[in-house]
Amino acid sequence: MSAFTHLSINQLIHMTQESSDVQIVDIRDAASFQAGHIANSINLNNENISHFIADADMDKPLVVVCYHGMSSQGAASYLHEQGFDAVYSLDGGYSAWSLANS
Ligand SMILES: O=S(=O)([O-])[S-]
Repeated sequence: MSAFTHLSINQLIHMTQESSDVQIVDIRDAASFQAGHIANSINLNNENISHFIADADMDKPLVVVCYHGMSSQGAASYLHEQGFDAVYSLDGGYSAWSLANS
């Protein structure tokens, strides 16, 4: 079984409509995150990742967002290895999300 699942923008929208349990982590740099991000997402970086993992509810779905959907795949695998049960990588990343929502 693959460590993470690819998620489309539409699937993310449905997922967040159906459940308030979805956690969204954005691994882009802080300035990009400040300039715009998906509602309720957390900017995950080297400084806060261990704290995030320690505090997280690993039973809740976790969606990883990057710029274009490439680096989120490695991060999603890593987070799955850390114990998250259901990890998703957002295909197209924030750039696809912002296009779809503009
Ligand atoms: O963030 S990215 O690896 O998709 S360019």
